[in-house]
Amino acid sequence: MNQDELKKAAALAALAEIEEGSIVGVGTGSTVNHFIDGLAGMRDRIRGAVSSSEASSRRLADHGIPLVTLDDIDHIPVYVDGADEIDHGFCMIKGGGGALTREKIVAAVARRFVCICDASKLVDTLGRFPLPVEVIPMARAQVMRELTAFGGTPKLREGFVTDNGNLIIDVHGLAIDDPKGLETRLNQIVGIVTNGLFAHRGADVLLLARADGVTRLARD
Ligand SMILES: O=C[C@H](O)[C@H](O)[C@H](O)COP(=O)(O)O
Repeated sequence: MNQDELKKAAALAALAEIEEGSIVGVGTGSTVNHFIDGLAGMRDRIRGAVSSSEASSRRLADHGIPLVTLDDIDHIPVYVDGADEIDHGFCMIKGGGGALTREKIVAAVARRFVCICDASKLVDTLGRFPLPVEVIPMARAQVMRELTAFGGTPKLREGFVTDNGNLIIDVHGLAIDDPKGLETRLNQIVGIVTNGLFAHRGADVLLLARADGVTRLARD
């Protein structure tokens, strides 16, 4: 099985996590695209979806799945999303596709976060994947200076603008031995909208695809 087939296997396994008649939280990315395509098959058994990006909204709409906004609801039972890295405590790096802010917002109202990944995403220590941060454009230079003080090398994602009209800076070379602490400290930097550490709100369930099948792991 190639990596995309593994992503699809994890994504389709997540369909079993969806409650009949519910509103589904939907993440962003190539793994989630498989989930959306699978969700189309149970379109008549859900009330709709809350989307975390313009790209996912378009794909959901193409499948005729009704879009619901957070103005209309106060929680969702399940949020399904991929990750760029996930550790054994279910903390994640996300934002490789630049959708981290809306993903964090939708995840915050979910009772359960179901992470769908191929096995290459599971790591002992987060940080080999550059940590994305979403930044207000006018704060770019000062945020880059502050990020350097954290020991990483910040690089602007050239030519990329988020769905919110902001920039992404990818921080390379961070050894993240305290994901919750780093998430908190990065949140203190003025000009950063969101950082890609999902540690305080990590995953609750991990559906991990390997060549011999999908394993369901739940956080204690
Ligand atoms: O901004 C993008 C998201 O955080 C994605 O969930 C993450 O980048 C994983 O994407 P993929 O499923 O394409 O590997």
